Amino acid sequence: ADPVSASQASLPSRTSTITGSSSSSNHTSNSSSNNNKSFIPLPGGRTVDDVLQEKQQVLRGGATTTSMHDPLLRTEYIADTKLPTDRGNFRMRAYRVVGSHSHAYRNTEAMEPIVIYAADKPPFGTDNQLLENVPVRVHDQCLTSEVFQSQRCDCKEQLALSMDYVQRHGGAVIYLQQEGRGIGLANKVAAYELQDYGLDTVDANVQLGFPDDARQYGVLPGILRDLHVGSIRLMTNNPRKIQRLTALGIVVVDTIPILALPNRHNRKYLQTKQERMAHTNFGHILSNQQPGEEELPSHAITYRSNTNTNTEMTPRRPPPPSSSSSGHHFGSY
Ligand SMILES: Nc1nc2c(ncn2[C@@H]2O[C@H](COP(=O)(O)OP(=O)(O)OP(=O)(O)O)[C@@H](O)[C@H]2O)c(=O)[nH]1
Repeated sequence: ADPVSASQASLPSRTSTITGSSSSSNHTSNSSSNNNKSFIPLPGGRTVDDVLQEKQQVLRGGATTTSMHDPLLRTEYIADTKLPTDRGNFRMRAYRVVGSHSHAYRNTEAMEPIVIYAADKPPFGTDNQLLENVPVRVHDQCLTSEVFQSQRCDCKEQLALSMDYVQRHGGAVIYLQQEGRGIGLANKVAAYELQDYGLDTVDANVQLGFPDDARQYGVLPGILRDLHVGSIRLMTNNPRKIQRLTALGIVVVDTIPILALPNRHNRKYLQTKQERMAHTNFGHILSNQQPGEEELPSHAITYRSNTNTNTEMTPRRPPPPSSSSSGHHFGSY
């Protein structure tokens, strides 16, 4: 079963009059019940509905689909360059969705996926031999955390953990600019504002007229094909991500749990991921225990240890430029 559907099915039937999404949205907040005026007491005698009314004028865009299958998007290779970072020497490889400049996409930046990989461990197979079991983190943009160092979520920590893992063991971080689980930055800030009033991250999205998770992964098959990667070990705790990638034909042979320590600002957020979005592996960290060997697989990436070498991947040198990925230049540092 699609875990998204499962979590949405259990959502309260409150609805907002807001439709920040397009009319074709099939999000699940379709009840006409509107008697939640006293749902959360807000400062100044306002209600959540009052806040939502204010937002109605300004919310725009964001992906809206909750359909089971993401449309496949064809990407073209654009460039590959060195990326020295505080976390080691990487390379950064840019793609663009073919034709995206002429489409009426609401979020054009989401049309430019990025792959980063350790400069000395390029995760490339060949035409004749695909690279299998490649550790891959599919990471979605979180500007608030990754740029402004917000503590409201665990995004920057997961990005750092996955970069360290890739630096050490090879593989790739595929970075998709679908901010706010695909609803866009300003809408995420609106969702945060509702969370300031007590809603959780799921209800905030839904009250604004968005799905709890609108992310799509249709660019990934083409990118993995370009890398000549045949199968992946996905760094995630999120069953929805596994389901969506698998539905796209991506072979996920294994998952690698990836866990950051909670802080006092993101504990509820992590609990919501666990309880309402079916994210796994959070049990021990939310109960303030150290993760024991018995609780997590030995290859888990945690705040405690990022030194596991449990990977079957055998990095190869990148293939010569092909028609779909011309112009590689692999300089050394
Ligand atoms: N709408 C919304 N998006 C959020 C919120 N907090 C973080 N995000 C976005 O959530 C995305 C990260 O998704 P998560 O659900 O935290 O984690 P995940 O990547 O699905 O799961 P893992 O692979 O296990 O890390 C990023 O795009 C963030 O911008 C929030 O409160 N509301």
